[in-house]
Amino acid sequence: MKITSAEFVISNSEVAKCPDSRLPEYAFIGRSNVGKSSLINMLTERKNLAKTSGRPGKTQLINHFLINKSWHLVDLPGYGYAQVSKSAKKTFQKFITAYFEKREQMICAFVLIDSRHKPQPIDLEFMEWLGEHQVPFCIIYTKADKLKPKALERNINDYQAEMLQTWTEMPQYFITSSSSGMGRDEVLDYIDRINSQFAQ
Ligand SMILES: Nc1nc2c(ncn2[C@@H]2O[C@H](COP(=O)(O)OP(=O)(O)OP(=O)(O)O)[C@@H](O)[C@H]2O)c(=O)[nH]1
Ligand SMILES: [Mg+2]
Repeated sequence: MKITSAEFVISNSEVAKCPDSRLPEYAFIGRSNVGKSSLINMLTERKNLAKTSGRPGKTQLINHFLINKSWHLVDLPGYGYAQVSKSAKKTFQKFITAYFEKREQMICAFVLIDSRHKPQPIDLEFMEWLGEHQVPFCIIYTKADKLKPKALERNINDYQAEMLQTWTEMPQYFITSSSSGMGRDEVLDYIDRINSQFAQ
């Protein structure tokens, strides 16, 4: 898919104030600093469309971007920045959960996972939460440029093995690097395919 236009629409913390449109939308979610905002810039080939930072906790609101005047990309704040203790399991920021519960036009979430790390309970718990709430999602393993191919493969296999314990059907996954552009065509083609089904 060719990106012909990408515009910031609105930021807010209230799902009710998100754009009042029926356009299909795709939300990027994952731990703070995993590279959600950078991936939005990489996909759209716009350097500063979404604000990025080396420090976790940069994105604080729900940010809508209108792409090709026909669908939305949504940048969300990260979870897991304020260390979630075991007893506080499954307590993700309130408006993130409200967004996924209420936003009907959100047709596929992309859960971003830092490919450098071994499986993290908070990522597995978040995907379980999405499953319990019937939210469709795929996985994106980010920052692939930071690892040697063997280590990357090992970490992804470890995540997949963990997920097999909960899921009978494995979600689709992609491997990306916002610095090299790896995975760009695959993610955009996937979105394009869903968009055309949505339009029928
Ligand atoms: N090497 C490399 N660095 C990346 C990649 N993606 C993001 N980064 C870096 O990781 C840091 C965090 O990136 P962001 O895109 O701001 O992460 P985020 O998930 O939006 O973070 P929050 O908004 O705080 O939740 C920045 O310093 C980016 O430059 C990547 O694919 N490769
Ligand atoms: Mg961000």
